[in-house]
Amino acid sequence: MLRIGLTGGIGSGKSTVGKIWARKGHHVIDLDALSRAVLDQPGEGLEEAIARFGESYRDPETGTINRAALAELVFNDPDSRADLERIVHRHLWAEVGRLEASIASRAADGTRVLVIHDSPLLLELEHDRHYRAIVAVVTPECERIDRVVRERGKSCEYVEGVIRAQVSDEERRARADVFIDNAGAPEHLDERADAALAEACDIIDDRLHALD
Ligand SMILES: CC(C)(COP(=O)(O)OP(=O)(O)OC[C@H]1O[C@@H](n2cnc3c(N)ncnc32)[C@H](O)[C@@H]1O)[C@@H](O)C(=O)NCCC(=O)NCCS
Ligand SMILES: Nc1ncnc2c1ncn2[C@@H]1O[C@H](COP(=O)(O)OP(=O)(O)OP(=O)(O)O)[C@@H](O)[C@H]1O
Repeated sequence: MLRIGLTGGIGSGKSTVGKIWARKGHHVIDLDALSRAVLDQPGEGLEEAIARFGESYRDPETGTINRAALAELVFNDPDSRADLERIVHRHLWAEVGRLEASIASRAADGTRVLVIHDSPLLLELEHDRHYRAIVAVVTPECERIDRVVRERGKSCEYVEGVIRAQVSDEERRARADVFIDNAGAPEHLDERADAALAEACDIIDDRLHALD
């Protein structure tokens, strides 16, 4: 199985790129979506989070996590964030393993299976070495803030808190292999996403040949 990592900061447009690739038939695993599922449905992960942070973080209507309250805490307190990541990521990676096994079992013998992880924290978690190539979506911070405030109804402070918990675009540029510049309107994003994926596949081929 060959893994490509797709990363980028909050509001950069990485899930939009992931969806473009998925629509074209590529296997894309959305780690943000899987993380949300851990706390948005009854189960072990939810109960572990409530045990760590307290019943006051349970939404009385849904019985699941109060995301806004937990966001307020963890994006202002690195120790709480590290604890939450420890809880959520254990369940998340177990699910990623199940999905990859299912993809591998459906592939024809001897074919090369390409799996893309849409992984917001790939660089923060220092997972670089698990990927044959890394694609980063980069968009100026002010545009990212504007998108999330406008389209998700979040406050500027919320977005800035998340940005502080993530690596800078400068670091993304230093550590990723391929870049998709998503500033401005999303014109021709499909074509640019295709070109970036082709470039990542070429890099993988070169790296595999170098091992021969
Ligand atoms: C704190 C939580 C409850 C806040 O939920 P909320 O609905 O407000 O945000 P959502 O999950 O949609 O994420 C918003 C943005 O924050 C980013 N983000 C989420 N968790 C983190 C984190 N631990 N560090 C840095 N950025 C993060 C996401 O990639 C996204 O860009 C939630 O983000 C969470 O459970 N985070 C821990 C799990 C995690 O690490 N997820 C990232 C995917 S691996
Ligand atoms: N070039 C663009 N111009 C304007 N809006 C865009 C552009 N690209 C994506 N968007 C919109 O910006 C928002 C954020 O995009 P998306 O969800 O793909 O980002 P993300 O990097 O996955 O963010 P997060 O990590 O916060 O989930 C979405 O509402 C999306 O439709």
